[in-house]
Amino acid sequence: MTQIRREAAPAKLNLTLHVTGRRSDGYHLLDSLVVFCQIGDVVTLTDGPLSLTVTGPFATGLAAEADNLCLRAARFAGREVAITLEKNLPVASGIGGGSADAAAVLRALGTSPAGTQSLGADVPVCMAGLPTRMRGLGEILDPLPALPPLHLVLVNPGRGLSTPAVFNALPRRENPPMPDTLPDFPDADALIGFLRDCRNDLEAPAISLMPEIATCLAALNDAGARLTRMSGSGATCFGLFPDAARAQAARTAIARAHPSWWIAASGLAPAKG
Ligand SMILES: C[C@@](CO)(OP(=O)(O)O)[C@H](O)COP(=O)(O)OP(=O)(O)OC[C@H]1O[C@@H](n2ccc(N)nc2=O)[C@H](O)[C@@H]1O
Ligand SMILES: Nc1ncnc2c1ncn2[C@@H]1O[C@H](COP(=O)(O)OP(=O)(O)O)[C@@H](O)[C@H]1O
Repeated sequence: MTQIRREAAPAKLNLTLHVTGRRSDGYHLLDSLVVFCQIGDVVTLTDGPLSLTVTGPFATGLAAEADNLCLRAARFAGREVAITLEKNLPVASGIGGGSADAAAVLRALGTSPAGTQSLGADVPVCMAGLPTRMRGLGEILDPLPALPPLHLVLVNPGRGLSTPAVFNALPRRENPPMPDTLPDFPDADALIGFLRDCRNDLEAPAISLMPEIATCLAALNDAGARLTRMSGSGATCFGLFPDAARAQAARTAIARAHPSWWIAASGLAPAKG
């Protein structure tokens, strides 16, 4: 078998997620600062026929079914490939697992991003894989200048959360966007100061469906995070720590107190040329 390509599928993080409206078809208008982590899934593609094998710590949460986003991505590209997905990220967790995997398959196949939002609202931004302001349903993408290094800890309480259920639980669908023009972020202090004035509008509705999310946020705060927030439609939460050593120490302390949670420390994915 000829190996075509091994491609990282970095975890996506919504540092902010403002829900600014809803269209008549039920989809929501978003304004979000999206970044990517150094951790993630990995896809490996070899010559076809089309197939999927899932390995890794979260393989059992995900059958290699026909509607798996890796297979849908290969069909979208019109390519017969055998895909191995190393599933390192929890499933249905607000960090773009399926969309990140689909984007990695498409990148490996050299597919253009045009039309890829039909696979999922998050697929175009995951194809870019760079810090981005994402608007519309996810199709309006404005790349951001390089961000300062961030020291993140990601925490998931171990249960999946349905994205449509969280959007449905939103009490108010028209909320203020981020400022028209984003400031410069010369260092982490500037970025964190800006983020404090922003929101994830899906956080409260997600907590109403899964109260453990509030426990995750409290654990990150107690471990010394400078800012905590939920990503996407949850349930994964992140904390921003002053340096890598304090992020690792927080990861260790939270893991000791909550052995059943998924916890990872990560920096931002390096900018790609
Ligand atoms: C909420 C976000 C924020 O980045 O992240 P996740 O929680 O999925 O990681 C994304 O917009 C999710 O993107 P993705 O997971 O690709 O969404 P899709 O499969 O297209 O849609 C799943 C469901 O989410 C809702 N949805 C999604 C995107 C959007 N702009 N408005 C919506 O209302 C719809 O109910 C839709 O049926
Ligand atoms: N490769 C994939 N990885 C994760 N989930 C997938 C994948 N393909 C299909 N799905 C389906 O998509 C749903 C949303 O999962 P995921 O994309 O991880 O959520 P989120 O975008 O909230 O992180 C899951 O319930 C799962 O059934």
